[in-house]
Amino acid sequence: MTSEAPTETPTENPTPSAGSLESRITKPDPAPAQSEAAQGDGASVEKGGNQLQEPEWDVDVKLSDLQGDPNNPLYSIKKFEDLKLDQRILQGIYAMNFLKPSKIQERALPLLLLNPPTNMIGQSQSGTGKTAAFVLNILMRCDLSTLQPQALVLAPSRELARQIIGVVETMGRFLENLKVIAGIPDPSQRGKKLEGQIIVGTPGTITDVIRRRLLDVTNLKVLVLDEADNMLDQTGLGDQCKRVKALLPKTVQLVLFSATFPDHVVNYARQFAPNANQITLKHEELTVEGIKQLYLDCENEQAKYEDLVRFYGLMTIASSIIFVKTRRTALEIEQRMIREGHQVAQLSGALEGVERDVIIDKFRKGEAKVLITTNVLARGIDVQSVTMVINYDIPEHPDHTPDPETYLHRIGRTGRFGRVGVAISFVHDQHSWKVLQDIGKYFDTELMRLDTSDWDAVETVIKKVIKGQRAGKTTNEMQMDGSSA
Ligand SMILES: Nc1ncnc2c1ncn2[C@@H]1O[C@H](COP(=O)(O)OP(=O)(O)OP(=O)(O)O)[C@@H](O)[C@H]1O
Repeated sequence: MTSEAPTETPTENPTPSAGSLESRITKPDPAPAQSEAAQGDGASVEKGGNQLQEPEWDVDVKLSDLQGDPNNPLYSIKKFEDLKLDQRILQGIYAMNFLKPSKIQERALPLLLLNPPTNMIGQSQSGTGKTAAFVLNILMRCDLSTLQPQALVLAPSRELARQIIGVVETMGRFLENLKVIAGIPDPSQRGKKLEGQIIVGTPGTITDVIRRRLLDVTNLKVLVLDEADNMLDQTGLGDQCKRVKALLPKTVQLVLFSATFPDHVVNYARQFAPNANQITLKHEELTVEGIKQLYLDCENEQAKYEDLVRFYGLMTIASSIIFVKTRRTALEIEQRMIREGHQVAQLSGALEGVERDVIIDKFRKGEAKVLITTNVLARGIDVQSVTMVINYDIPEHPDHTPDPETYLHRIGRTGRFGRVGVAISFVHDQHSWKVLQDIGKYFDTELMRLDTSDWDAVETVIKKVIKGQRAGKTTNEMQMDGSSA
């Protein structure tokens, strides 16, 4: 059975053709600090030589500092003990090594736990702990003396649904009789009833099991849409979510969470979850400070392949994700990098569900260091060792306009909960450069340029970026004081 994840580019359009020299020279000059970086000594670095060491990327998080800074999304005044949680759930939280709630957890939980239950639309930056916020609410609301389904969580991909199940099970490990059931495509479960207090699945399968009366919804109390903007916006998915909601008791608490709620989805979200308490971000709060954003300036589309392989020859990175536009590109890059001796894996909607599970589990365990994927994994996936995200293809809508939301979610696969991370976007022609510039403008972020004519300089710049991160400087500050080179 293939993926139901709708976030993936549906057609296998090849990436736009290579840019002409003319298109490249119309780009503005790089900023002075960047030019300096780009000059270097002209020596190229061969694969395997002069590698950065892993510790460069494994920067310890000083969570206590971040959680004590009122401007940080991880900040809270309260402790978990103040949030009126069941003692066994608190034990689960401590077993996960959570010290204090994040801002979204501190703000959302008291509202989510209100009785009578109130709907919620919750927004906070990627990697700030939204999952725990909605999972704690669910755990608090379930009656574990029965196996009747009481909470339903919908996610856009099977990988995210499986990940959420892991969080529920870990957080609820001290709760006796807790049973969490997956509602994702699985031939071995065909025709079986879904019996457990918490069901986590993808909309297609859940619609199917409700229709076949394999999921009894009569006692459902909570419906959560994770990545809600995506779930409501996608043709097909939005309809399925609406249909699922229509089949549930009218009293169900509706909980919508995401890092992004673009304007055109907000009204729809409010209709879907009427009278919801809303926790939203200002536009300027969307980006995560710990993620440094750069771009690699490639000569043309063919050179982009060479540059990617060269880049990985130069750097030793704990774990990284390469995002591409099409399944075909994912496969091509995988084969090529394997030939070059890299430990890579590739995951797209073209693969069967079980194959996908094996691949993502391998990546989580660190058995594959590089994951090449499409937008199918752009949202929600939490692998803390991911220190770098590569946008091999810049995210755009089917009409080739910039897709800033997908960009934000993709780069948010690194820099989780206060960790640092680097996001590098590859541009190879006028169009890709313009799309990236527009995304940068949208978030009011200046992206630092890396010049592929000097790989020594690329290495130097990245080392400096990491050093700057340790010193707590922003990319803009590093550019302004010239410390980028
Ligand atoms: N209070 C906490 N203290 C420490 N770590 C936490 C806390 N809450 C969550 N985390 C960890 O932070 C990471 C990110 O959490 P989560 O995946 O829920 O983020 P998110 O906000 O849902 O991100 P995204 O928008 O990308 O889906 C996870 O590894 C989680 O275990």
